[in-house]
Amino acid sequence: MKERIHELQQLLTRYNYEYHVQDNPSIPDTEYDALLRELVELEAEYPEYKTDTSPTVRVGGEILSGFEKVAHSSPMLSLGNAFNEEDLRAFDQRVRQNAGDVTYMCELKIDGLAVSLTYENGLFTRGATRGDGTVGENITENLRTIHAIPLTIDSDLTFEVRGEAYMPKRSFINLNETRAKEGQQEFQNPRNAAAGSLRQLDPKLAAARNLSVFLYSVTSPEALDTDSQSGALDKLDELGFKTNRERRLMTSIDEVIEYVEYWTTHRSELAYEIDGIVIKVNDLLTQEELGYTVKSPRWAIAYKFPAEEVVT
Ligand SMILES: NC(=O)c1cnc(N)c2cc(Br)sc12
Repeated sequence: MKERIHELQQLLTRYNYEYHVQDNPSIPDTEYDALLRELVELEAEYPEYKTDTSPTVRVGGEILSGFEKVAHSSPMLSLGNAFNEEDLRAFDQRVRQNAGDVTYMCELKIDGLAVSLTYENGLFTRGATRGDGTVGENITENLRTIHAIPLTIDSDLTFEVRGEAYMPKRSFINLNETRAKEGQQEFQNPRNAAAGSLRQLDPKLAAARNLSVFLYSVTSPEALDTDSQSGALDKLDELGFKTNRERRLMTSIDEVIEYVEYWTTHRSELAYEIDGIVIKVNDLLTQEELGYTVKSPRWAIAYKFPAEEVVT
């Protein structure tokens, strides 16, 4: 019986990864649900084999009375903004003046909630909100309910990975339809809905909100043995994290501007909301050389899309 339980735990972890991280399930939902039911029953019968990283324990037990404050290992920074082509060219000028020729990593700016995930010896041990950038709130139990967040990774690494938790557009529409039917206040946008979901003190409520996540940075790139942002993202993929596949390396600001123009008109086709494009110097050593201003990196900028005119 132990073998069957262990086999199911591994199978379901794999299927969960295919469905929630790769968006590419290899079995129908009905089969996944049947296997999950079998594992829940077996773990209830043989609790000694129920590990706290089993795919059945994503929704925690007790309802919290509040969130404890947690200090980040390093500040979660905000980005300087660019609003037009001129701002982007000025950013590029400043970078090239100080660092010479650079390659840029362009990534979609996800309109969600910044989160920090800590893994110790390959186990997900803590999740926190950005807070004021230095101190955030411990929302581990709620983040464990996000299926795109692995509870264990196939490595004994200890490091912190950061990203954006978000609510897909489809989940947002369904949630507001339900709230309207129940006479509850609808959420203004997916970002507020994601924030409201992660602020729930009862993990069961967060679990019902179908949140997802895109991860985009690590606090100790040396732990991942990489010297570039693109390398860090590829390593996160290898470790089983969900990253955004629309990222592109660019060798000129003209290419960056083309990419920004493309997503300005095509972002409505995405399954999630974005509010801009993040442009980063790709080489990590060059990032360190360029350093930081009081509140944000000199090696990155966030291009913000113009506010969409409300279609009345
Ligand atoms: N890919 C990225 O770096 C990224 C994506 N989406 C976001 N909302 C943010 C915010 C910061 Br700060 S970085 C970043």
